[in-house]
Amino acid sequence: PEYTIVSFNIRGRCEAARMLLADQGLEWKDEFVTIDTWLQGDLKAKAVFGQLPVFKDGGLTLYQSNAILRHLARKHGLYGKDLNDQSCIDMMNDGVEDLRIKYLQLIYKNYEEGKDAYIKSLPAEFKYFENVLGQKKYGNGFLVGNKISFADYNLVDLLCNHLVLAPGCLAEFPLLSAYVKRISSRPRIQAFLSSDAHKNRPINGNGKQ
Ligand SMILES: N[C@@H](CCC(=O)N[C@@H](CS(=O)(=O)O)C(=O)NCC(=O)O)C(=O)O
Repeated sequence: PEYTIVSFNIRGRCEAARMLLADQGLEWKDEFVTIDTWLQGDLKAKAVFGQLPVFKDGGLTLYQSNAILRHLARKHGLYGKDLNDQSCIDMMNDGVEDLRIKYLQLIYKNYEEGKDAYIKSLPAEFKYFENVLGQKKYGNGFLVGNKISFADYNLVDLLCNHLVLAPGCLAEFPLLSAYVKRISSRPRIQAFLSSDAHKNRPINGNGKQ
């Protein structure tokens, strides 16, 4: 396949791209790096920002998970219908990234002590996305416009992770829970989410979820 994802063997920051690729019927190769290999240092030394994931598209080598999502969006018509849509989709994805950073901070830096407070803070975070979906004249279909964009895959992946952390966390957000159900039941995404490859990949690198 033309696409290769080089990452740790976790869902992490690449699962949204894998969901996008699966939903679009695109093939890719996963190359998983073990911690031992990583600690040898060669890969890290070559990485533009010293980190994984790496995405390879023919001769192009791309780092930064959100740049990878935007690259795939440009190539596969997942960036809205015009410039205004693109900018709104960027805005939404930045909002998703803000929440992902908070989630990762909890997971990797403050899980035991911070879990309860983090779960209590979620309604205020989710309210923003619920409001966005409420403004859709297309009947709360997608974050922007009436077709899926890379920001939708990113948000759905992140919300799925939150449903593991706090199973009832979307209960008071009807639009958001309907949105997650609707997108995760798209046939190819449903197949991807029920695949052993996905199910056997831990969400995060430290076994916390
Ligand atoms: N902003 C980067 C962050 C990448 C990042 O945090 N990479 C981690 C791995 S993961 O947590 O994203 O799976 C890493 O390489 N850590 C190892 C290191 O920094 O040496 C992105 O979005 O890709």
